[in-house]
Amino acid sequence: MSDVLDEVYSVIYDRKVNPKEGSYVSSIYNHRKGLDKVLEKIGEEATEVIIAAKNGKEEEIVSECADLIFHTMILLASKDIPLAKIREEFERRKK
Ligand SMILES: N=c1c2ncn([C@@H]3O[C@H](COP(=O)(O)OP(=O)(O)OP(=O)(O)O)[C@@H](O)[C@H]3O)c2ncn1[C@@H]1O[C@H](COP(=O)(O)O)[C@@H](O)[C@H]1O
Repeated sequence: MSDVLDEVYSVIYDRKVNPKEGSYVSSIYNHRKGLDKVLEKIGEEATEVIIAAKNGKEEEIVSECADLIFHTMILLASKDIPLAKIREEFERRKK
C-alpha cells in the first residue's frame, strides 16, 4: 500500500528523469553544484530542525522535519535508492 511519502518520492524521481520547468526538485537536480546542492540543503534543514527543537513550537518542528525528510528523499532518488530500502532497514532493526 502506498502512502504520501511514496507518492512524493515518485514525483521526486520523475522530476529527476523528466526535468520540469519551474520545478523545485528539478532545480536541485540540475543545479551547477550537482550533488553538493542537495547535501548543502540537507545540512541546512538539519540545522533548522535543531533550532526548531530548541526554540520552536510543535508546528515548526514538524515543518522543519518534513523539509529534512523531503531533501533526504531527493538524495535517495539521486542515488536510485528506493524508499522501500529505508522501510526494509527499519524492519531489520526491529527488536
Ligand atoms: N514536499 C515538497 C516540499 N517541501 C519543501 N519544498 C521546497 O523546499 C524548499 C525548502 O527550502 P528552504 O526552506 O531553504 O527555502 P528556500 O529559501 O525557498 O530554498 P532555497 O532557495 O534556499 O533552495 C522550498 O522552496 C519549498 O517550497 C518542497 N517542494 C516540493 N515538495 C513536493 O515535491 C513535489 C514536486 O515539487 P516540484 O518539483 O516543485 O514540482 C510537490 O508536488 C510536493 O509534493
